[in-house]
Formats: sequence, C-alpha cells, structure tokens
Amino acid sequence: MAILVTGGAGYIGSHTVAELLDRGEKVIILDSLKKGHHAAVLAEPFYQGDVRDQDLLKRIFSEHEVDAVLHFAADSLVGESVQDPLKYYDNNVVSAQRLLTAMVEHGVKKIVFSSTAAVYGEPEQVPIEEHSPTRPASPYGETKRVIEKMMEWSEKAYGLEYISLRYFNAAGAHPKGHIGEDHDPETHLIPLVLQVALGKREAISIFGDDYPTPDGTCIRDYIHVTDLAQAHWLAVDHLRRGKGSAIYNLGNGNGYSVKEVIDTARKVTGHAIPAIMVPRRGGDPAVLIASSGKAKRELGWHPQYEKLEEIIRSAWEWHQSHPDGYQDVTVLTKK
Ligand SMILES: NC(=O)c1ccc[n+]([C@@H]2O[C@H](COP(=O)([O-])OP(=O)(O)OC[C@H]3O[C@@H](n4cnc5c(N)ncnc54)[C@H](O)[C@@H]3O)[C@@H](O)[C@H]2O)c1
Ligand SMILES: O=c1ccn([C@@H]2O[C@H](COP(=O)(O)OP(=O)(O)O[C@H]3O[C@H](CO)[C@@H](O)[C@H](O)[C@H]3O)[C@@H](O)[C@H]2O)c(=O)[nH]1
Repeated sequence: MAILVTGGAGYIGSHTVAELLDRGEKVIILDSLKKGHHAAVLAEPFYQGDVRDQDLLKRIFSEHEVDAVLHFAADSLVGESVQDPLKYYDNNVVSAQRLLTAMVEHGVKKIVFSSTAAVYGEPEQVPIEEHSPTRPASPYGETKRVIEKMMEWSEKAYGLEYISLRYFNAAGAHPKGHIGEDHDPETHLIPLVLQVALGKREAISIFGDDYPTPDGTCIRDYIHVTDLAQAHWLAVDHLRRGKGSAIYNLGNGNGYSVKEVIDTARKVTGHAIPAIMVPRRGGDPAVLIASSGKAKRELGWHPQYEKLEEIIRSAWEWHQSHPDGYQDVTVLTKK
C-alpha cells in the first residue's frame, strides 16, 4: 500500500518523504510546485497539480492503492492570512474538503494532517496541552481548526480516521544536506536571520518589542524538521495499528524570544546580524510553547534536536551550502 503525500515538494513534506523512504514506504507525491521545488521531489510517482483538482484526485486514487494520506499542502503564513483571509479559506479549507471527499469515495480511511500551534491563539497557559482552548488569532489558524473539525465530523459520518499534528515552529534542514528550507518570499524568522549572516540582507526586522514577555519580543517553540518527519511516520503506523484518531502537539517544550533567536544565530554564524525594531505583525500571539508529552507517550516520538543552537546550526549548514536555495532548478520547472 502507498502513502499519498500532498505538498511533498515543500519544506516539511520533502523531509517527511525522506523519512518515509528510509522506512521502506511506497510514496506518491502531489504538489502544485507553487511554493515547492522540483529538486525537493524525492519520490516517484510525482503528480504536479492542485489538491482542489477533483479529477486529478480521482485519477491518483484509481491508479494506486493508497491506504493513508499525509496532507501538507496549504498556504501557511500567519501575516499573509490576516491580509488575505479568503485565499486561506480557498487553498486550505476547499483543498481539504475535496481531498476528504475523494478519500471517502475511494475508501481511503487514514489521514495525517499538518495542523499548527496557530489554532490556539493567545494561550491561557504554557506549555500548551492539546485540550487547551482553540481561539485562533489569525485566519490561517482558523482554517486549520476548521479542517480539524471537518475530520472529526468525517470520522463520525464515514469512519475516516485522522491524526492532526499541531506543529510549533519548524526549522533546520536534513543532516544529509540535500533538502532544506527555501520559501519565496521567505518570511520565517530563522532563515531570514541567516540571510543577514550570508550578506543577502542588511538587517533583520524585529516585529514588536512591546509584548508581555521578558524582553518584549514574541516567544516561540522551534522544532527540527526531521523530528517532525519522524512523527509523521509514527502517526501513520499508529493509525495502521488501529489506535484511532488523535490530536498531538509537536514542539520542543522550550520557548525562545525573537531576540534570543538572533543572539543564538550570532553565536552560530559569527556574524554581527544587525537588527531593527519595527511594529508588530498582525495575528502573532505573544508566547507559543508546546507540551508534547502526549506524542511522546502515545506515538513513541523521540525528537533528536533539543537545543535551539543545534537547530540553527543545522539550518545554517543548509543555507551556507545553498545560498540561493533550490533556485537553479526551480527556474526551469516553475511556470
Ligand atoms: N513551517 C512551519 O513552521 C509550520 C508550522 C505549523 C504547521 N505547518 C504546516 O505544515 C504544512 C507544510 O508547511 P511548509 O512550511 O512545508 O510549507 P511549504 O510551503 O514549504 O509546503 C507546502 C507545499 O504545498 C504545496 N501546495 C500548497 N497548496 C497546494 C495545493 N492546493 N495543491 C497542491 N500543492 C499545494 C506547495 O507548492 C508546497 O510545496 C502546511 O500545511 C503548514 O500549514 C507549517
Ligand atoms: O522578519 C521577521 C520574521 C518573524 N518575526 C517574528 O518571529 C516569530 C516567528 O515568526 P515566523 O518564523 O514567521 O513563524 P510564525 O509566524 O510563528 O509561524 C510559523 O509557525 C507556526 C506555528 O507556531 C506555523 O503555523 C506557521 O505556518 C509558521 O509559519 C514571530 O513572533 C514573528 O513576529 C520577526 O520578528 N521578524
């Protein structure tokens, strides 16, 4: 049986495909390449297309024996979603609805979904547990919560089983050096800070220093991308063993402020990394830190990267060896 990976040419999707291949899984990738990269497609068959394309979904499910779907494909930028919420309802909610419909029609009963810490909004207490209230502070987080509800109702109605993985902030790159983070435009803190160290940007902007945190900047929980990848295979295995639907946080349990990230990157790169203070970005909660005990207990998840310094060093190795990301290859393939 094969696993269909939507968004498998993207950052977390490609690292997860690498993990699945290491585990001997048969993988099918579906990605529009609007954000992903041909060079990050690690498995065949690869379908370049949109998850909203119902005919394409039908074709894939008819041509292959798929028992589980890993659904990464989405738009995922908190700030952009505040500016353009309808884009997020379209690409995230409509895609998921069509994917679930096709799965039900073809008798595919297992899905692992890329959810997010952004479903919680401003938490009442940290570390955040899975039963904490969900009050998304951005349309992005809201669309992910809607999809979680869609899966819950689909379980009751059609017997579809799901695992929703609420990742905190993904960072780092594969230790083999062949895949890493390359978003265009880049909006994530760690790669932007490293672009300054590479001399590709003059300074990093800090979005607000008036948050209720010790140094006034937002605190996030950074989790290594290969640790996320490991959790996905464990989640598929969990469903295959009949353990049923569940929601898991995936984070390190350690929070670092924007200023601490910049300081750590200065240490790792040896570069001064100038920073400038700018106003807050819309939709950003002050503090997001995970409790991931449930994933460790129930999935047997063992994250390998604990320290922010190790995570930033892993990202730095990728950015140094690929200063222009996958650029040379994607110029040829992106239309
Ligand atoms: N990066 C993070 O820190 C983070 C944290 C929490 C959750 N997530 C979630 O994880 C998933 C992957 O994130 P990422 O950082 O790897 O993003 P990414 O943009 O690198 O990957 C997403 C991939 O999906 C593809 N895609 C998007 N919409 C599509 C569609 N309609 N049809 C086909 N392909 C489509 C893109 O081309 C891209 O390759 C997303 O669902 C995101 O919301 C990411
Ligand atoms: O130039 C920058 C970029 C970011 N930040 C701040 O750095 C923190 C991290 O921002 P970013 O790297 O953009 O990640 P998030 O907005 O926290 O969102 C990421 O992490 C979420 C889970 O917490 C996921 O759901 C999202 O998909 C993913 O983009 C936030 O406080 C930002 O305000 C800056 O100060 N300057």
